[in-house]
Amino acid sequence: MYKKLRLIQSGTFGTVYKAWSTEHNCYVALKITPKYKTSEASIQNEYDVMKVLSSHNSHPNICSMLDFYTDDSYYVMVLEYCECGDLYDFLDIAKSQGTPSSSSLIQIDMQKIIKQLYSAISFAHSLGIAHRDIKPENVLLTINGDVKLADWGHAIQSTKSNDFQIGTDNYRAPETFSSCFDNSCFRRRLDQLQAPLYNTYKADYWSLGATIFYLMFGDCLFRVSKSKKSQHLRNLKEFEKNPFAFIYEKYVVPRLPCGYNDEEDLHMSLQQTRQYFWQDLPDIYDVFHLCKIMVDTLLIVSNAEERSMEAFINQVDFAWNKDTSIDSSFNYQSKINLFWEQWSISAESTPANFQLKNFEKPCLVQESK
Ligand SMILES: Nc1ncnc2c1ncn2[C@@H]1O[C@H](COP(=O)(O)OP(=O)(O)OP(=O)(O)O)[C@@H](O)[C@H]1O
Repeated sequence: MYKKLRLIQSGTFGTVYKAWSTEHNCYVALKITPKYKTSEASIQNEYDVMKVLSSHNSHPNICSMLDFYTDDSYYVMVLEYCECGDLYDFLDIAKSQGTPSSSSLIQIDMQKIIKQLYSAISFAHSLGIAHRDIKPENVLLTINGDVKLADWGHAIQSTKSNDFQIGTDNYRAPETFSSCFDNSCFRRRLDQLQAPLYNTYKADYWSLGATIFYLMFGDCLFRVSKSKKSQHLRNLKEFEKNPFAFIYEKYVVPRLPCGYNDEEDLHMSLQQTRQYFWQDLPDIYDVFHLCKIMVDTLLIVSNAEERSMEAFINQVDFAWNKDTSIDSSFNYQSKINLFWEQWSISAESTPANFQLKNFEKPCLVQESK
């Protein structure tokens, strides 16, 4: 019935193969999980979630389950096949091709990806399902450049959870970490008894923001190393204090190709910084603008309830659909003004090797070595 063709990837729990389905007359992906690597409850949960998501009203941006079978040793989930693999690998190729002076041949359509992910997540939430592991590795690409959200193995059919071990650290919302970052069994049980439940939908919103951030900068918002969870806490605190300064210092400045002496120079540098694979973010100010929208709507640290995917998509739509030829109030100069207003880059927020000069607007100059 299924003819295995080639190995796609070996994951933590199982192996994914490309196969040919004689029944469906198309390529499929076989996700094969050895029974000793998982529990029956966990595979049952993934199956139940996939069954709901893959019913007759299946969603174009969710990787559907076509079949499921098992034998003595393995569980096999038969999935729609996505020809171009996952976004993480895709970006890796894009990054290796691009250079600061020339864009990568591979480019991604940011607006399309954002809209399709929003649509997939909204659909799942409308069915009572939270994904809980949204990240570039779980976003699959089709040959048409569409995306499909995959790997629903950590999903839950509930809006509330007090499970602090679920998901991928680099993309997890702050409230889904236990308060002390102690992984001992005792601590975990204590956390589960004492900790307040978190909202699984709002946690998905954060992961969506962190995923888009990765697409923009080719890097994670916070890199959570297992041995340095305290650093993660410090990063979160610093980010919460001034998210724009945090992003500016850690992600924008290191990407600036050259130093700059006056405001005009800075604008030139920022323009050249255009990332290698941003297809539809015409200039660096659009990148800042998208960051601003994410910070205001998705990447809210302390009050998860304030996160709103609706507000996010509305603001993205508004920003992208502005026709600058008609709306002269949103021309290049006004975008520059908006950047300085929104980001309020101040002396404290500039990196150590930069100093702030008082031009008409704040301007950064590089210290001579
Ligand atoms: N339907 C598919 N079409 C094409 N490639 C796929 C498909 N499903 C999965 N893959 C590839 O296999 C990888 C692993 O798949 P998946 O995340 O579902 O397995 P996993 O065992 O849960 O992995 P992990 O636990 O490491 O996240 C994906 O990142 C993707 O590259």
